[in-house]
Amino acid sequence: MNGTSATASASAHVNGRANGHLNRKANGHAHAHALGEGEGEGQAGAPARRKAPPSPPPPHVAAHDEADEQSSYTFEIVDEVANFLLSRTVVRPTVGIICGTGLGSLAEKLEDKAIFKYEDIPHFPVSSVEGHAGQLVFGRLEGVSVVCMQGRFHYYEGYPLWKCCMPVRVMKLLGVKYFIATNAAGGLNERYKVGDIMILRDHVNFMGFAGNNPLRGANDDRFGPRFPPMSKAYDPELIDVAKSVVKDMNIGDIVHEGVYTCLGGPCYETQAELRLLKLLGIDAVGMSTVHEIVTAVHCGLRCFAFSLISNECVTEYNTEAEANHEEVMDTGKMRAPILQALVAEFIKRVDG
Ligand SMILES: O=P(O)(O)O[C@H]1O[C@H](CO)[C@@H](O)[C@H]1O
Ligand SMILES: Nc1nc2[nH]cnc2c(=O)[nH]1
Repeated sequence: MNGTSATASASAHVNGRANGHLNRKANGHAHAHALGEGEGEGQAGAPARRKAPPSPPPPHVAAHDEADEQSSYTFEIVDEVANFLLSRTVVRPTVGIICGTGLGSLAEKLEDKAIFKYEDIPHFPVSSVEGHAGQLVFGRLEGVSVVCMQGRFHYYEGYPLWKCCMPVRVMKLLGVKYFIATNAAGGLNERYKVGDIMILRDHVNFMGFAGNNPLRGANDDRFGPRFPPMSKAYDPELIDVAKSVVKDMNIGDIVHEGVYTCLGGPCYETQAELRLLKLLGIDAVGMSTVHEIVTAVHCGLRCFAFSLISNECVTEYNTEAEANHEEVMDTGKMRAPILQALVAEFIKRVDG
């Protein structure tokens, strides 16, 4: 599956045009205006309300830099991050993986590892969620050069979506061609059991319906087009490869293909919300992945994703069962061996 036209067009986007449309100055103005101090207060005739002093952001949010002042990371900043990493490892990854909650062990099988803690990488956000170690691991798996995010960034942690997805663009500039997103998700489809795996056939971008999209803001053509299509977001060829691995591993009874959605979190859903999602054809629900895929498709990465069904979505009222993060993490540990084998074989067939 090497050297397809999709890959060629991706590199044209990133390497082709040096003069993108990114207007940093305009961005900065828009931001300053939107956050204008005291705006709308103290109008004629109305008593001026005193603003409470802003409370300091939590440390993982405060530890940011000039990128906070912009509506997104510029190409130059992302390039700086990629160059920082490339100058410190000999691994040149062609596959990028984001490990979901409890799925960090996917990185453990890498050989010749180079590990970077997020806090040591310039401009990088940091992980604040249990089950997300917060490090970038480079190495080789089945002879393929890979970079793994052991821990992702979520909207509910306080990060805007463009910040959650910045590492995907870093992967692109590192030379990654295949992007694999993994997540833990609640199983809404009644056929799914805890511990099953769902290959993402498609997603519903509910946050995007409301305009909350990682691509919102000025578009830089060096990453990708202003209006990227999403009709083949989950690469059909990669899905077929995964299905052939599933068949050969003889695990077809626990693997499904379905539709994922991401809600903003951090609440798990009410019964009424889950019933609504079910009516809409959603098979699994989580708090990640969709915006990462949007970003990856935009910059021409070929995408594959799977959910580990970590808990059953409870749509009935007369039960004690409730979603909880412990169960989500435990399911990840329980399924680690199968997922490691699946990912290793998948990578070998895709790029080995
Ligand atoms: O999507 P990942 O990061 O795998 O984790 C899922 O599990 C956590 C909730 O238990 C949320 O972060 C949700 O998004
Ligand atoms: N939104 C949501 N995210 C999850 N992540 C793991 N399980 C769940 C769930 O049931 N709902």
